[in-house]
Amino acid sequence: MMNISYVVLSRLVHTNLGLIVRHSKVKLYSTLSFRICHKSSAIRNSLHYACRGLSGISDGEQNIPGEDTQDNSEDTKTNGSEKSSEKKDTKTNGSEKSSQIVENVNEDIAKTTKGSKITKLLPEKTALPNESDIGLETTKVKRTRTSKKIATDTKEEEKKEKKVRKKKDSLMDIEDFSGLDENVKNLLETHKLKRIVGHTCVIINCLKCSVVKKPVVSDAIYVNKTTGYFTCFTCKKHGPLTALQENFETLIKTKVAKKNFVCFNDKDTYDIYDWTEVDVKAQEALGKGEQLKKFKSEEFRQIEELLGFENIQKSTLEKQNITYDRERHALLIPYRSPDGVLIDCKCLTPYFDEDGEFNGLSYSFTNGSGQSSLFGWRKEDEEKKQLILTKTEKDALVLQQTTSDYSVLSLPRESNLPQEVLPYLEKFETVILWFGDDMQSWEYTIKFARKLGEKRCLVFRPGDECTTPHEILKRNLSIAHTLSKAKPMKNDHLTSFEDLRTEVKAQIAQQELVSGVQWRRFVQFNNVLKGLRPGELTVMSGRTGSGKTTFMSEYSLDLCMQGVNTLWGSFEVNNTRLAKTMLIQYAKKKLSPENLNEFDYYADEFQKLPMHFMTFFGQNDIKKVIDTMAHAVYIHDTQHIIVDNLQFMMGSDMDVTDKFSKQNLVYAAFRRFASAHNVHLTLVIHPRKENEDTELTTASIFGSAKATQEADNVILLQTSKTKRGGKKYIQVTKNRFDGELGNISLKFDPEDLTLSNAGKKEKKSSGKKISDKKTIYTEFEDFSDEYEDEEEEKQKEFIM
Ligand SMILES: Nc1ncnc2c1ncn2[C@@H]1O[C@H](COP(=O)(O)OP(=O)(O)OP(=O)(O)O)[C@@H](O)[C@H]1O
Repeated sequence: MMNISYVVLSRLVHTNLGLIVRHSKVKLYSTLSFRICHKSSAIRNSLHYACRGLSGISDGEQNIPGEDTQDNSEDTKTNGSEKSSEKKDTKTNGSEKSSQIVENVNEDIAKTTKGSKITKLLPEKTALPNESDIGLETTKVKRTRTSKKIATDTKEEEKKEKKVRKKKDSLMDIEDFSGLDENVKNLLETHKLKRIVGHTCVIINCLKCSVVKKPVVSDAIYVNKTTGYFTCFTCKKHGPLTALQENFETLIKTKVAKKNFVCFNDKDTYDIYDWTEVDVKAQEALGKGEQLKKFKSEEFRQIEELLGFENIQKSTLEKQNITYDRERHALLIPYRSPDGVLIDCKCLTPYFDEDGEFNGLSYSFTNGSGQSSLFGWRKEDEEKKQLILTKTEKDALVLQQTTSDYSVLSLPRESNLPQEVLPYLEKFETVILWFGDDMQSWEYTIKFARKLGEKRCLVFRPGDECTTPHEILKRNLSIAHTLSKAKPMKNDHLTSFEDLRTEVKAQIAQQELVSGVQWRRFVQFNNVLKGLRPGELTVMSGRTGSGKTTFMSEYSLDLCMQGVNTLWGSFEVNNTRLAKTMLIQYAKKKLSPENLNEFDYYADEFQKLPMHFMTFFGQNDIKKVIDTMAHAVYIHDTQHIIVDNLQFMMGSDMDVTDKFSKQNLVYAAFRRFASAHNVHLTLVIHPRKENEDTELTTASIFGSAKATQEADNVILLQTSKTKRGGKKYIQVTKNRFDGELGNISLKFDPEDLTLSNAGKKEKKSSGKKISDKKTIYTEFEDFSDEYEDEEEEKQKEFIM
């Protein structure tokens, strides 16, 4: 085995994955708890099925370069004997064989011309050699030849076939690598690993455990094609690619016998997790509930009603070991690893509106926003090849109760499909995404189908009248009938109005959902921008020091608190300072050394938000930034990205003309990203240097007109001079969604750094409306200037 080069290693160390930090509790296991588990037959079985289930891949058909010598010789022997018997056959049974050859060739012609897979390992998109290359023209002529002639030509044909196979193999080698992350590619190339390319992962052998030549066995490692995140099916360890790469390197260099080598010994360096031990906290949390069998029918009916679980039988919940906490009126739902190890507990409680009416369920996880699995794994589903993925546990339970042909799982949070579970979903040939027929469900459907591999996904489109499984059950409609209406997720670039029709109808019918996620703190934005919509680009500008970051921080926090998966790229302000501002805005109170005891409470709550930060600072390459954003979208299903700010990201080491043209390229890249990934991107850009006394306009934004042309929305943080100082407000100068423009008032509170005024009594409001009908601007007395110095002092005071 060769040693990894420095270049490869440094590239791996700088993997994009490492550039994303999760603002959440990281669970690290002690060295002692890190153990290699035995290959139980259950695991072997599940792996066997996991691997066998890969579409287009079967156990016996791997012909991959880089096999070890022993394996090769075995193969050669087998091939050799097969060939000699083939020749013998040809001699003894010439005509029969000849027609068979012609048939086989014809089959190949049909396959080649249709563009379908030639070998099972050959991915569908593989560029096939042209017909003359593989001798198809010759073979067509052969049809008219006599059997004797064919027998004589067999040798030549075999030679040709061999040549073609060789060519195909080299093509396959290239194509197998297509779409793979560079670092994953390097891993495969460096170690000449045998591999199978699955829907979401590349499956390879572990260099330590591997005793057989094919990776379709119990010691396979699944490496995510996009992120490189790996899962070892033998020891159940999972973590970043860098850890796997380093582990292989150490293993190669070690003088210890392979069987005594301890994998990931320095695991504390990386975020290595395993799913081999029951999580004690989750077990305790689950234990707070009583088993459902203790509840009499009438009592259970009341629970059902309280939580909106009507028509779901007690036995269905019992099978998943769900318990009920009488005190909190909460259902306690165990979250297990795919092998049944308890790793988290979800607490579902009902919430009611002001009139005491049931208004939905709220939830929390014992392990906060740490890694989570899917709900609903069942031992009896091990051999099933069809999966239905639902949004909620309630829907998963309904389908487990009413169907038998499917494995049914649900997402931990409606908007998140954890990458840790993807290897366990490889075995499914078909995945039906049943989230509902509204616009938001469609947004999730698109996102998750991409993640799972669109070709195997069946989906419901908005307006398909599929609603949710629980609704179907309550209305006494047929679940099977609805399931039969799921259609393949198309993956081509053409569509017709017929295909778009239901979507257009749903957009008209569901105006509210199409408008996007609504603000709760900045409610005035709902009147102007209507909401935060996926796939849009917002450009935000304001003068130096006017409060852009402070505003963007609260603006994004507001949405994140409603479950919008958010990613921050702060190129000017460091992440600690930004997180501090955001935490204070979240707590809506000043946090200082005097009340440091409250820090943990707010920090714990804040940590549960789906908020991530990129670790870039200062000038950075746009490609690196875009790659990291793409990784975040894949891993965390990011919906809103904030880049603050463009000038800092691009740096200042270029002249103005260069700057303009580079900036145009950057805009275009961001625009494409927002559309391609269906995320909302907010880009903060400084204005040109202009007279401080005049208000900013769209034309004040630095760069050419491209920025505002590319943007769907343009918002400006304005400061208007008054007798008492400056008044801050947001002016919406472009809104592609419905053209509504207007101003949104802000009021800075130096105590909690908020600008939203949410939930506070206005000190004084003139209620005076600016004449323009489209303007919804209420003047507030502004104290910000008075507070500026004081606030600076306070900021210094606050030490985290
Ligand atoms: N409306 C406001 N009134 C007074 N002070 C404010 C206001 N908004 C923010 N601040 C304070 O002003 C300082 C600068 O704010 P911030 O960093 O958000 O400005 P910025 O526009 O992003 O700056 P830059 O142009 O350097 O990027 C911070 O200390 C912040 O707390």
